[in-house]
Amino acid sequence: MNRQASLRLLYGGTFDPVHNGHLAVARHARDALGAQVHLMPAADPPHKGPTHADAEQRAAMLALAIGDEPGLLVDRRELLRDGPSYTIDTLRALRAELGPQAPIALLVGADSFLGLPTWKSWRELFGYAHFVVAERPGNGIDSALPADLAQRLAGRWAGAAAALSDAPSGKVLRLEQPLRPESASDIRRRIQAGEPWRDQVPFAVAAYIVQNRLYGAGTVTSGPL
Ligand SMILES: Nc1ncnc2c1ncn2[C@@H]1O[C@H](COP(=O)(O)OP(=O)(O)OP(=O)(O)O)[C@@H](O)[C@H]1O
Ligand SMILES: O=C(O)c1ccc[n+]([C@@H]2O[C@H](COP(=O)([O-])O)[C@@H](O)[C@H]2O)c1
Repeated sequence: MNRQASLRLLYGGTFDPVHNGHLAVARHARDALGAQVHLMPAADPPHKGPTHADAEQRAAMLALAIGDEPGLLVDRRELLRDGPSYTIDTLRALRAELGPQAPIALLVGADSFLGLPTWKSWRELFGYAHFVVAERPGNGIDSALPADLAQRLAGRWAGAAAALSDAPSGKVLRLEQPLRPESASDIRRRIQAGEPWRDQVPFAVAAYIVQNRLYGAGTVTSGPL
């Protein structure tokens, strides 16, 4: 049996909008772990204010970004419930669905991971899923680990991707992919400022942003369409 194929790998985010950095990380994780990546837009991201595009628009951009690319999927489960999209609630529901033995992993960028102690019931998350942490410019995992997180991580580092399929949860794998500079907030700022931005998102996503006049696109300052 190919045990790695059974790993459920979730990549949650606000995706406001999805950008080429997200896709590069998702592809790298897919290839490194031999698992499908379920990109999961947060309906109401707990640590962000109101989103700029609504949840359906962010999910639509994700679907356009992925197209029919093998190994990448959109998971709409957080759009189906009200209230803040707490990860612990998502994982509890997924664990109930998949059973106690199924390996589950969360893919997060290093900035998200360093903020883990601010997440709801964060210590419990390790009982529900593994973490796969993607390096991100300016967010050194080693240098910036908060003390309570460092303590929680003792004995959890996985040396290889295969370790994630040997247990249902609790390991942390560092994904060493080429660093990607894109950020959604910078893309929104660029659109507002009339600076170049289209090469940072897939073509179909750029077209959707312009057609729907998201983030101020199509206004005088956002540059020619
Ligand atoms: N360039 C990147 N490299 C590595 N991880 C990233 C990158 N961009 C986003 N991520 C990770 O993807 C997840 C979802 O990110 P999100 O949708 O919030 O976009 P973002 O670009 O981080 O947005 P913002 O600019 O508002 O912080 C987070 O875990 C984040 O750390
Ligand atoms: O559960 C929480 O308390 C929590 C706090 C912050 C972020 N998250 C999740 O982390 C993922 C990335 O979040 P963000 O804000 O960087 O887009 C997304 O799936 C969020 O729902 C979850």
